[in-house]
Order: sequence, then C-alpha cells, then structure tokens
Amino acid sequence: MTTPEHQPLSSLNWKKDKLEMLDQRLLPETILMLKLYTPEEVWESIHSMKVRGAPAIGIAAAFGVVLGAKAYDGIAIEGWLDHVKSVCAHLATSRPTAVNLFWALDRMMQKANQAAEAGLSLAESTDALEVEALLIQKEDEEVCRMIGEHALPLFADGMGVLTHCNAGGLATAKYGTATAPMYLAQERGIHLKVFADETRPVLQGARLTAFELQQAGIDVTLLCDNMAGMVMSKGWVQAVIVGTDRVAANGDVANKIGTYSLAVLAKAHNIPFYVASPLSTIDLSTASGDLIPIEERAAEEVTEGFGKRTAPKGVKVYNPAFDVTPNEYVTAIITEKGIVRAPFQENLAALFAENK
Ligand SMILES: CSC[C@@H](O)[C@@H](O)C(=O)COP(=O)(O)O
Repeated sequence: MTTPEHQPLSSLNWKKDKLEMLDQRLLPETILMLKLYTPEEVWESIHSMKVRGAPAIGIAAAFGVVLGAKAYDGIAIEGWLDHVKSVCAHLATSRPTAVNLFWALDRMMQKANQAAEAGLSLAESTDALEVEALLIQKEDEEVCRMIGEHALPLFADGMGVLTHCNAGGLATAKYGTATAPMYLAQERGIHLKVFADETRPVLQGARLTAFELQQAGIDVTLLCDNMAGMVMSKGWVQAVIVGTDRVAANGDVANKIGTYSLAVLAKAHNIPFYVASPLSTIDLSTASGDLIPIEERAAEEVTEGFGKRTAPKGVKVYNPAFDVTPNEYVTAIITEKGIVRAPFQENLAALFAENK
C-alpha cells in the first residue's frame, strides 16, 4: 500500500508475554514503545489515551484479556472463566464511547466460553484467546484496506480532502479508516491534498494525523479547527472524511469533538461528508446518537494541555471528548462491505443481515 520506507507505523505489537504499545501521548516528538504485562497496565493505557482510536482500543483490550488469562494461577477452568470475565468487565470501564472496546471484549468472552465448553485445558483455552486477539488485529488490517478500496472511487486526482482527529494507522491495526483511501490513492498515483484539523484539546490531528501522513509522504496541510469554514469557503475542500467511535442504528455518528461542527460546515458548503466505519464500530443495539455515552475528560486537558496553562485557574470547563453528528449531515458511511447511504436505518440493518 505504501513503499517500504513509508509503511504506516504499527502502534500495537503482541510479543507472547507482553503487549508492546507505541505511546501516542508522546508523538510526534518521541517514539517510545511501552511494554505492558498486565490487564491493569492495558486499562491505564486506554484510559490515559496512550493508545486511542476506536479499533486500536478494541485490539489493545483483547490483548489485555490474554495477559489476564495467562496470569490466572488457579487450576479449575470454571475459576479461569470467572477470572477472564472479571478482566473483561474491568477493561470495559477504561473508556465509554468507542463501541469497538465492548465488541472486542464480547468476542474474547465468547471465545473463552467456547473453549471451556469444548473441554479444553487451561493452557489450550488461554492459547485460544491469544489466537482470537491476533485475529482481531489481523482482521482490522484487512477491514481498513477494504474501507480504502470502497472509498477510493469517491476521490479524484487533485481533490482537497479534510479530516478530523486521527482515524489513521495509529488508531487501527494499520492504514486507518478515514486515511485508508489516502494511502491507497498515494499507491495508485492519485494526488489528494489532505487538510488535517488540529483537533483540540488533545491535538490528535496535529500530533498524529499530520505526523503519520507526512511520514508516508502524503500531501498534508495542518489547520486549526476553527479554520475549516474559511478553507471550505475558498473552495479548497471537495470532501470531508472522518472516522467514528460508534455509529447508532439510525446512522447518527459519534466521533471526536468538533466533528459535528465540521459536518454542518460541509453541508453549508455543499461538500460531501463521509464517515469511514468498520462494521465493528456500528452498534445496532443503540437506536440513535443521543443514547451513545459521551466521555467527559479532565478540565486540565483544556486549561493546561501539554504543560502550559492557557486559561485562568479555577475557570469552569466543559470537555466532552466526542460529539454526535445527526445522520442527516452524513452523505455516506463507508464500511469494509461497501458504501451505505440514507435511509441509514434500513440500509445498515440490511448490511448486517447480509453479513451475519
Ligand atoms: C479509526 S479511529 C476513529 C475514531 O476513534 C477517531 O476518529 C476518534 O475520534 C478517536 O478519539 P480518541 O479520543 O483519540 O480515542
């Protein structure tokens, strides 16, 4: 997809007894691979956003379950199963919005139940969980590639494409969701001019998207979030594409705070607004966006992010990490199985029925 020297960075590497994790909080200044040995360390890494992005959170949690299963020191499979269940329940409290976390933990728990029901030994059951976590990671890589394949025909040579936050290789197993068509376009000689929103307050766009696209040799220009309208009004943007943390059954989309404003701006400028979403991010059990739990994070992220105080001490702060874009602003949702357009309720249900 990219030349060898331009391979997207891999943020999660499983090493049998540990999970190696790129500390995304330190990018782009420092590339540090953490070594995690316990589910508690994985929980903390998700919570503090050392690993972030919906698919990557799910993958990390799956490996967290493996670390927990390996550490079980009892002898009975029933005890092992209870232990795995409590590890899953704990990891599920690390962040609330990205549904991939719960999707991956459900999948791991199902595998644990199957192993126990099949009468596998403790060692065999733990091996089965390890295989499942690796499969979740491998599948995500293929899913992202397929999202890129489906999205690419929506983009033409010379187009300006705006993205928000980081739905890139760092947020997934590889390639990203919103960035997958950018990597594919580059491979096929299609020039896209990417605009990356800086993405207040944690700056995933500036620190991560600008970094990984620049590393890959993709034409990227960094914008402060409040510049998007101006850039659209100049006619420099022909499409917006973002990732998502959870798509509700009616097609409402939760994504990084600021996505909703961008969707409204895109509509005002007649620019298509695309959402790249694996099926694992679509949650048919949540009827609409107002039911998606939205994480609120510490005030310090806004008042003194990155160590510099930028607001008066004691000021009231509202810091939701995500917002919900109502489905009427969404032109299409691009999945690994194809492109879904309105009416989303019916078309998402049909897509899941076809891909059971
Ligand atoms: C493919 S990643 C999709 C989303 O998870 C991404 O756009 C996003 O909002 C990430 O938020 P973050 O708070 O950095 O985890």
